[in-house]
Amino acid sequence: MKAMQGTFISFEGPDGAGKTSVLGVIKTRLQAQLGDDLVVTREPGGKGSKIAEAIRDVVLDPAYPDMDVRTEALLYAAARRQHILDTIQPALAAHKVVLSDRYLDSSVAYQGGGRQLGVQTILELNQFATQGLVPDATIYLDIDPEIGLQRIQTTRTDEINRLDQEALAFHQRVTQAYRQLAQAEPQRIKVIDANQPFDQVVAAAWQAVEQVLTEDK
Ligand SMILES: Nc1ncnc2c1ncn2[C@@H]1O[C@H](COP(=O)(O)OP(=O)(O)OP(=O)(O)O)[C@@H](O)[C@H]1O
Ligand SMILES: Cc1cn([C@H]2C[C@H](O)[C@@H](COP(=O)(O)O)O2)c(=O)[nH]c1=O
Repeated sequence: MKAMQGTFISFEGPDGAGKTSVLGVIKTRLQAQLGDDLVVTREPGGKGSKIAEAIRDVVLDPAYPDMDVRTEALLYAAARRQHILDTIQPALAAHKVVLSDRYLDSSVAYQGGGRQLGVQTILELNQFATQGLVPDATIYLDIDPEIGLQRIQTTRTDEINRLDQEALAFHQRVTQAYRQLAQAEPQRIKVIDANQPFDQVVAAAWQAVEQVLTEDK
């Protein structure tokens, strides 16, 4: 099922790819055009979703290094369920544009690939949570995991979360899973080389978003 009324675009990529920074620029530009018809949100958690944000606090907390990988997958799916109900569906029903910093593909890449639970298992688990809600388009910022992790360690000022602390091999599996997804769904997933300088990444992402919004009208 595609988003029925509004337009739903997710931003995906490994840690440190630049999603949040790029989305910040795109939000400012789009807000000038769309005003209240633009909703920018994120996962895990979600704008205006207290329950999803509370799950975020638990699932990302470095105080829980022993969290079981299936517990982790269930928590991400549970947060997503609540995020859809509280934030995404109401906005789409009101014909708004929803931009989400991460969505379902993150679970496929991190829990399916990184945690090695398997893509099919994660898709089935999330079918229950999403009831088939798939973004109209996904902007995937592709980066070598070594570079993404280096960016986080050297330049980021906010805290390092539980998954950021995983070994390089975990992040390599995440990137591999993202790349496989992008190959399997070229229509939905627009790949952008996030190894480029920031302004070039923004320009490519902006072009992709504009194209999706124009096609949709
Ligand atoms: N193209 C770029 N070149 C160099 N540095 C960048 C680039 N894009 C982002 N950065 C820097 O890399 C760091 C991580 O960026 P950002 O937080 O936007 O990534 P992210 O994909 O949202 O990461 P995460 O998923 O881990 O939250 C920031 O310090 C940001 O300024
Ligand atoms: C939605 C989602 C996220 N993750 C991981 C990916 C990141 O390491 C963190 C979120 O941190 P961010 O700084 O807000 O990007 O959670 C995941 O493993 N599975 C998911 O479904």
